[in-house]
Amino acid sequence: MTSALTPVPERDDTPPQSFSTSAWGLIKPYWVSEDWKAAWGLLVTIVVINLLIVGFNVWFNSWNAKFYNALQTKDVAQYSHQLLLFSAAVPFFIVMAVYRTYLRQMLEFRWRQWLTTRYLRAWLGEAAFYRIERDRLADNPDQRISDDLQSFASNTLQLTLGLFSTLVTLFSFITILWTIGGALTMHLSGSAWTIPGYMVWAAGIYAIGGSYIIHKVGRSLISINYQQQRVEADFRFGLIRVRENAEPIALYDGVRTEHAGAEHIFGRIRDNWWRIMKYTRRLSVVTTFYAQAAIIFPFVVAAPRYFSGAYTLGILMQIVDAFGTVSGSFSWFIDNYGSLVSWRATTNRLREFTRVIQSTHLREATSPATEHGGINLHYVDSDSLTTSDLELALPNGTPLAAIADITVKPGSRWLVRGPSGAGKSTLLRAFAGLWPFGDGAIDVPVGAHTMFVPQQSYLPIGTLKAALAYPAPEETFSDEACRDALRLARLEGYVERLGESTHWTRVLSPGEQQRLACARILLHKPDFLFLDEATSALDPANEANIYRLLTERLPKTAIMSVAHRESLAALHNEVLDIERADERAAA
Ligand SMILES: Nc1ncnc2c1ncn2[C@@H]1O[C@H](COP(=O)(O)OP(=O)(O)OP(=O)(O)O)[C@@H](O)[C@H]1O
Repeated sequence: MTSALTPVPERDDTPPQSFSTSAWGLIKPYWVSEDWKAAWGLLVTIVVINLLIVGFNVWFNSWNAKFYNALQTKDVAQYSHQLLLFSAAVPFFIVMAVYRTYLRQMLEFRWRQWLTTRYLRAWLGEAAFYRIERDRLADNPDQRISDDLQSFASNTLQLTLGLFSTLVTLFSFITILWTIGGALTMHLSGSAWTIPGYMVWAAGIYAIGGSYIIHKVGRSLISINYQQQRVEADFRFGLIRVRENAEPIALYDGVRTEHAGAEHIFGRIRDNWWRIMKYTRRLSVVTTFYAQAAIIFPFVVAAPRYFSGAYTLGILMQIVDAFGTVSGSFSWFIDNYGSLVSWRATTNRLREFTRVIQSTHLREATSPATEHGGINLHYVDSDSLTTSDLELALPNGTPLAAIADITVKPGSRWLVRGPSGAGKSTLLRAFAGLWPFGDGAIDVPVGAHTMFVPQQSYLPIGTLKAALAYPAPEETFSDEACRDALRLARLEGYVERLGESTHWTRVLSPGEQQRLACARILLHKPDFLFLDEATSALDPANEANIYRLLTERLPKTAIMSVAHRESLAALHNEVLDIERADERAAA
């Protein structure tokens, strides 16, 4: 047997493109999308507001000089004038600051919304979500779509806009500090040394030196914080699993094991938390010292010139303000260290996910017929479903089972038999176009309505009518038709509860869920019905009733049942036996 379809690739976590190329690949599409006008419009407005705020800060800096000089010279008229100016400028500043955040949040959400729509389409479209789980191509797609997209849009904007503002601020205030700070002349061993713009150098050395020490002391916290997020997530997931599996755990009396497991994971939370506390204490010593020293440091550096009479009090206050702004700007990198690290991690996760949803393998596997071999599903103008030379294989190419050529005619009833693990469910997946691994062809009548019913049907959380109508919207069927279907499936007790909304998988017994699936079939009236152990939870009388109903009510529907019970043979008129390829070879 040849399996021409490329086997599922091993998971490869090393991205093929450089980080900056693929990060740009994630950023760019939105800015050239159909939303580009709104996106660029908002971005330009935010940039303009940022520039106005920097302008305000520059004005405020020179205001400092005038205000403190007025105080020093006890000039009441000038003092009142400056107060008036300040009061007039403040509302303008408030409006700018409020709208900077408001518009950034608006842009962030638009970007996130655009990304989410795109990723949802790629993930849910053509059943890619199923292939990703089946072949374990990416972990937690839900987290990537809900959390990562949000933090990607938000962090990219905040970091870029923050860096832009910081650079403009730095440039403006370096100029001020350089000009008003002037040069410092020192006399050392008989010769004079002049340092031009010495306050700028002092601010740079102070901020860069401080940032370096903070980075050295605090960098371990980044990985410890990540570890904390992971253990917290494990703990939460463990508790959710207990909640979801409450009944089996209680029946197995597994509560002690679960309790011990939860305590164990919580122990990891506790151990990591102690490490967080230890490192935070160490970091707090340095950051508090840095912040306290920053209050006094510019006064100390400016003191020689102030006492020599080069500065007035106003100029000194202006220098102190400019010094704080320049050293603050120099610390941008260290202040945003955590955000930068988390942005990088998010971007890595997203580019890996993007690579998976764009991979050729996924597209080949999601298209009904491939050009490259594998199982070809064709839609043909016929009323019967046929297979020819069909061979099933595992995703890694290992042969699973060879299927005899069959023709499933309207109204025929096929029983698929074979030992556990032979490939019976896999055959149904191949009919559904979800299993491309193997060889041969399946011809499906074009436009035929097919329905696949597994052992445990999916019941959405919502009204009973929605669960019954799934996957169609609940308005598709009248209440009367739904009530009839429930009565026929022997679910009379639920006839009056159509509008009741609950978690139906928890309310209905497994047998009732299978009867609900039967009622669903009666409503949908498929042309081809595939039942995979769909009546396994029913007693023989109920099982016979379901088959009788299906035959009477849907006489033209072709039924193919996968089942182990011998009694079912009497309810079918054709048999397909499946044998595992390795067992056949061994025999
Ligand atoms: N996504 C997958 N990746 C790898 N192997 C898989 C995957 N899905 C199924 N298999 C393997 O394919 C084989 C056939 O599985 P299948 O579910 O078709 O068996 P089955 O005949 O329906 O068994 P049972 O009667 O026990 O339900 C099994 O060995 C199973 O482990």
